[in-house]
Amino acid sequence: MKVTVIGTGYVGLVSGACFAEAGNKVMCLDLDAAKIATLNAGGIPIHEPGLEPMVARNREAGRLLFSSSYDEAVEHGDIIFLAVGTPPDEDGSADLSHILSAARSVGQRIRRSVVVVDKSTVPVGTADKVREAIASELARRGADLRFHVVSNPEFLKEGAAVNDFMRPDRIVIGSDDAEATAVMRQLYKPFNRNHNKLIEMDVRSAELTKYAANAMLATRISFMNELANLAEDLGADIEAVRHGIGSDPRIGPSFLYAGVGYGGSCFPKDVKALLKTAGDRGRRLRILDAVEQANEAQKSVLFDKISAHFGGSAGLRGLRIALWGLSFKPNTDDMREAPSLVLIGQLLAAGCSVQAYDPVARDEARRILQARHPDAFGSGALAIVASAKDALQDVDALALVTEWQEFRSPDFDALAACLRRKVIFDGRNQYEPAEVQAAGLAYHGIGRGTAGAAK
Ligand SMILES: NC(=O)c1ccc[n+]([C@@H]2O[C@H](COP(=O)([O-])OP(=O)(O)OC[C@H]3O[C@@H](n4cnc5c(N)ncnc54)[C@H](O)[C@@H]3O)[C@@H](O)[C@H]2O)c1
Ligand SMILES: O=c1ccn([C@@H]2O[C@H](COP(=O)(O)OP(=O)(O)O[C@H]3O[C@H](CO)[C@@H](O)[C@H](O)[C@H]3O)[C@@H](O)[C@H]2O)c(=O)[nH]1
Repeated sequence: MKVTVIGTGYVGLVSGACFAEAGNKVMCLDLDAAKIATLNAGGIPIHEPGLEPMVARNREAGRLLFSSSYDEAVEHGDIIFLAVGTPPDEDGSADLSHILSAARSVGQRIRRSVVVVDKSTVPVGTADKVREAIASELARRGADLRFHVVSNPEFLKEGAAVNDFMRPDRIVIGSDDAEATAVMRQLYKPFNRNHNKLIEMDVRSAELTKYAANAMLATRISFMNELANLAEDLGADIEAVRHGIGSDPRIGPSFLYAGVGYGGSCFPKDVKALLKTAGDRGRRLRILDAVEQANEAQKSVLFDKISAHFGGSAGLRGLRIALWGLSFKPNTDDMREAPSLVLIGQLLAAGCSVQAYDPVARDEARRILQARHPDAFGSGALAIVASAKDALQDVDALALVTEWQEFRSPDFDALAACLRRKVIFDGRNQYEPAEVQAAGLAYHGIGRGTAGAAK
């Protein structure tokens, strides 16, 4: 089939590559000419495991094309995916300007019947707006063409995006037209070989399903983070509690990991957008309100532990802290809403200096942090270094923020020799408190009340 994907961010690029891998002829379009130039030159603008060889393979086979010309891209596809960003507006609502602009660009150019697919995460009712945008451009041109707008939300996770797309848990198709549904079924056949992963529903339900999924997952995380904080007060270990409840199939083991709060380009913005959607209808989502508040508070928990350990603001001034992990989660260079940014801001404001390392997000982190803390870079209060070991040179303590594989099993004796003040703050509960303590280091995790009791 001939597929056009508009927007080559995480979702657009992964979708385009995977559709090409399945044998379709795909053209990906982006307004960002530099991104398209990188892709056409064989580069890849994001870090996503497995994506680079897949893009190269399909580009070389002529199945995956990149363009910054709307004329070319709209002419190409019988199915046109809209996968542009829907960032939060100032009031928390999803900013639809990119998707509606893309829809107008399609409406200005289509010359035959097409299926337009909302792949971006968009509030309920957006498919109607996309339909109107296209229809009004057609009317302006005096063109009488049939087209359908389908909602096909994406559930991939960064860092595991290729696998999530190629072997999805489910494929949600929201459509009000049988013909358009049949086209989508055909397109997704190769991704749905052995099991029936297709879930067909009406457009509005599909749009809401995407927000419901992210809101549910964010709720689990905030719930566990709040329980973790309570576990500390009670001398209990949240890791044991997680095992204890996760084995109940009604609860399940996933997304129960306490930490420094959820970040990324999706949960924070989608929780806000759903709250705004409800608020616009005069409805309060009390649980989701609390989920968001708990997450905001959780981003400060590691700083509070560091501060408490060193006896408050006077004790913090002049300390040098090693920070491991900058991206919002492992296996991505995405820094959007990364909890590391909050911790770094707090440490600098308290008069600490920070020496940070991340396996892949260093350039992106430097770009963001240089804009936020230009003086700190200039004065040497903030440095982004080239290795985990370099981060440990001449520091007082270590804070682990993102659980990259390479931080999994450090040599604690070597760490004890490096860290002047002999303490680790583990924001992702990666380490066994007893093992850390056996090396002569103090240990602070999230919700490890028994570790505190043992000290
Ligand atoms: N990142 C994820 O893991 C993920 C997963 C599922 C769903 N989503 C949703 O998918 C959508 C895209 O997310 P993303 O992270 O890929 O976004 P992104 O910000 O990484 O990329 C969006 C791309 O769209 C391009 N763009 C913007 N306006 C355009 C226009 N009018 N025409 C052509 N290109 C345009 C931008 O230049 C950019 O390259 C969002 O709605 C997001 O919520 C994201
Ligand atoms: O038990 C957990 C699981 C995750 N997180 C944090 O939650 C955030 C989001 O993680 P994850 O969901 O793995 O990453 P995303 O790539 O943001 O993916 C989410 O957001 C996407 C965009 O909507 C959806 O498509 C995915 O299904 C959904 O998992 C990260 O900061 C994680 O550290 C925790 O704190 N504890």
